[in-house]
Amino acid sequence: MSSTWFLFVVVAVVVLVALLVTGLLVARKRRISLDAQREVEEKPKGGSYAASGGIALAPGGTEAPEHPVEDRPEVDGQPAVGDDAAVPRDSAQRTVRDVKLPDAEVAEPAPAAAEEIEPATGRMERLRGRLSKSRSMFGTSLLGLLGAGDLDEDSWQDVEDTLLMADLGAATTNQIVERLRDELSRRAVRSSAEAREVLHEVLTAQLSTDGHRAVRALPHTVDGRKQPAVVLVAGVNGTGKTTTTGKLARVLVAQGGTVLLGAADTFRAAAADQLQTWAERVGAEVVRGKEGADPAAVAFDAVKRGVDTGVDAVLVDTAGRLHTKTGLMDELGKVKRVVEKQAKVDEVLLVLDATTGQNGLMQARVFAEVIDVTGIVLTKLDGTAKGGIVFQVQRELGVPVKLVGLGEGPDDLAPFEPGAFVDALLG
Ligand SMILES: Nc1nc2c(ncn2[C@@H]2O[C@H](COP(=O)(O)OP(=O)(O)OP(=O)(O)O)[C@@H](O)[C@H]2O)c(=O)[nH]1
Repeated sequence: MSSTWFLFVVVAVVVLVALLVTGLLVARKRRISLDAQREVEEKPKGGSYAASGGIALAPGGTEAPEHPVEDRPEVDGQPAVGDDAAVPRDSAQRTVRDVKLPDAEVAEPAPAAAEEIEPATGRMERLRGRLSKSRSMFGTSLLGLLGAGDLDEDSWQDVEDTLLMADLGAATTNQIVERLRDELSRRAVRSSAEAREVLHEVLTAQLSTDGHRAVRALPHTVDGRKQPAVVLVAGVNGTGKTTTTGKLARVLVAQGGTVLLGAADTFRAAAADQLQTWAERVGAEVVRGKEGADPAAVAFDAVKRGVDTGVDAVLVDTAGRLHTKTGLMDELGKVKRVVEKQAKVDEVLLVLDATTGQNGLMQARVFAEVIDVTGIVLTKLDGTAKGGIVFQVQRELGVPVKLVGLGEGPDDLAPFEPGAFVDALLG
């Protein structure tokens, strides 16, 4: 009798293990759902950047929250649009009606996608550890200070200096130090594990925002007709606009979407070639202009073509305008106005290079005054020890950081998740 029971228990255990293994394998292979617009705030494991979800996408056609300049902190005494500019900001501007629209070229649609695109879920795993430079600068020293027990004024000064050196900015630093002081004494924190928990909580709360982090890159319906989501990608030269446009196209194609790329960077001929290469890799069509063509015209034609062919999203790569040249910045505003004769712009992604620190922040201010930025992409976070710039950029612009670039590889673009990010910084 007992041997029958033993046999029964063994068989039950074997069946259970087989079910668990099958379940795990199926879960690993599962693709991301396009419908899910989740704000994933899971507690990641292992101290690495463990963004657990895919890149959240939302349909276009929805309004972005407003964040007027006067509501933003830290702008007093800082450069603004028109400073150091060749053309005064109140000079007469051309109207949309003056725009002449030369022909744009439609590149032959690429054949089938030439290469396999990694599913977003799998690639998140690959990006673990790319924030190690920021981690050593930020997490290691902060935890060393806070975990040491009762802090005297000199130690608090060191905490402040560490935050400032990691590019969090004065206002954010003061707020964080104040909250840390309150929480550590209120909870009578004694151990370094407790100190880590408090620090994690305070930093994550500081990064929270009312704005949605989903990228509005899914189609919607206007008057019963399918309308592609229109995404403008803007930023200063070399920040990674073209690369980000290409990476985002891969995410959308990997999730079953159809994409058209607009090469409105007619300033630099190589940029259109670069974009075309990205398009060929995912089998997407490109609309590009003749060299020196009006960027607004190319953007207009790209969106028109996207509407006519019924793609899910049109991603427009714009020229990297120097933010001190008011005339050139006006042109970016014009691109948006001209595009909107065709379809509403759903997302304006401002690409900022995290390695440029305060300079990147100044660029962000100017762009935000010229064009309604709806999301930030912070690139090259893998190449800097100053990941704290995320805090400042978001606080100042009141616009969520939606994506982060963590490498030069085609799939090194990750969704920004505050909890996972802070966890990676703290190690
Ligand atoms: N390490 C790292 N490099 C990146 C990242 N994103 C882009 N880059 C690199 O940055 C360089 C500039 O990228 P581009 O995409 O050409 O920049 P751009 O803003 O389009 O530049 P312009 O066309 O001149 O306006 C390239 O060498 C990219 O590989 C990132 O997240 N990490």
